[in-house]
Amino acid sequence: MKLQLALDLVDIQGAKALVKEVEPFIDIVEIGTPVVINEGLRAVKAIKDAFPALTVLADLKIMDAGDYEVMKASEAGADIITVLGASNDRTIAGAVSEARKTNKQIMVDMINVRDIEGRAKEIDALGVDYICVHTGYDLQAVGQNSFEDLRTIKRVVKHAKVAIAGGIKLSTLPEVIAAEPDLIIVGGGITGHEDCRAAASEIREIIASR
Ligand SMILES: O=C(CO)[C@H](O)[C@H](O)COP(=O)(O)O
Repeated sequence: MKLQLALDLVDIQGAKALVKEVEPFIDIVEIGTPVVINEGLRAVKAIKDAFPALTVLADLKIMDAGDYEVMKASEAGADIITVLGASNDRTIAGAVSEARKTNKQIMVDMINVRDIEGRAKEIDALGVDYICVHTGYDLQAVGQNSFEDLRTIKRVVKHAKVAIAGGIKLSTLPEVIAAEPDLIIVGGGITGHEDCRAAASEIREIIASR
């Protein structure tokens, strides 16, 4: 079970400083959608250049032109790129095919997909690397989470690794771990802490002792 740190509310300098603190405890660092909107793909390049040993995920949430956008993120140094589950199968297939050329990986974000079970089966058949259930900020704000969706994809996904994101913190970690995802994505649960290093270390320890 791997741990991904999501960086959403920082600039490039802030991202570097945070990663420096928590690097020993994380497997993947995510350059979040707001960071890419603010800083462009050079944020991905800056983090990959500074931390070449870390796997870097570019959270582009691609909705169209999957092949082209994956190519650009790959050129910037991303190891994993996200595509939306709500996008067309052609977009996802194009993203996968482009990623294969340079040994990169595709994560499909199921945010706002209504039929999680049916769509996860279809997406699994497209050969993606990860399928991620995700409750975004707007639905976290009204108390929603993706724990039930995680159990659903664990049941139906046969090939891809499964991941979960959205408001995960120390108090909800045990329920998440019990469902045995391959990857847990934590943003505010680490970056919102006064002591980010301690929070990341504790989360890593709990995951390791599962
Ligand atoms: O993709 C995102 C928002 O769309 C976030 O990166 C993801 O939700 C993880 O962050 P947090 O743990 O703070 O919810």
